[in-house]
Amino acid sequence: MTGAAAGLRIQPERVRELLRMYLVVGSPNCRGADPLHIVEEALAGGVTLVQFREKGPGALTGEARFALALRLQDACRRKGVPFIVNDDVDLALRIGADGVHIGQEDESAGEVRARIGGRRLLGVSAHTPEEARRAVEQGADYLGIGPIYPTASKADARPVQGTRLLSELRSLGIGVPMVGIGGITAARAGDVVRAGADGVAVISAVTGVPAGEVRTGVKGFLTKIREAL
Ligand SMILES: Cc1ncc(COP(=O)(O)OP(=O)(O)O)c(N)n1
Ligand SMILES: Cc1ncsc1CCOP(=O)(O)O
Ligand SMILES: [Mg+2]
Repeated sequence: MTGAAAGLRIQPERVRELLRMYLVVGSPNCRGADPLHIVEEALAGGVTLVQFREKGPGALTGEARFALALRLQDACRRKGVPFIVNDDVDLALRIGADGVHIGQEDESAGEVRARIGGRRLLGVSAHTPEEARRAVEQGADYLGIGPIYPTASKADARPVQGTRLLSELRSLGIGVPMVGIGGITAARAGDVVRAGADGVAVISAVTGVPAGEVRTGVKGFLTKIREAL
């Protein structure tokens, strides 16, 4: 295996718990605030998983991107929260991340699973039952389902689907851990979980509020999620 070693393999039952309150974050989402401070506040509030998604206008590149990934990962390690890299398998391997999240336009799930081995988490975005089944066959540990609601955080997002696909996948007997993403607020989190998600993945509802409100905002999400489980 290339790069730094990952930690112990995360058991499937633990994956559902890790997906409860999943922060997706990059510097372009932090509106001038220090991403490390935002992530530390979100960790203090109780986020269960963090994804480094350094993407979009003004995103860091090269060594600055690498250095930010390491700083955020260190903060997560101090709290025992797994750290996932979006899209970039090389970066994930280089920093010894706990996993990778890919979409349908990225490297295939089977190729990524082969590259990251069995001990790192693999998350795959799916928009249809067929994509969901294929991702699971190719080794996905969890699925990202969305956009559930309108989002301003992804320029090339697919059409909004509401909670329909989550319910459909569960009614088809697809039991893999799933997280909803896209326009999710604390007020909407319960509906997403009741539709079948194990948790919610969020960018702007956490990174787009004043830094002093991040911690209580995350706690508010967790309250709504626990009520809905
Ligand atoms: C948890 C989670 N779910 C879905 C996505 C979206 O991934 P993708 O479709 O590859 O789009 P980008 O995030 O790469 O723009 C995600 N990142 N995380
Ligand atoms: C990465 C991604 N994939 C589908 S929607 C989305 C953006 C989610 O961001 P927000 O929580 O701000 O709507
Ligand atoms: Mg992607």
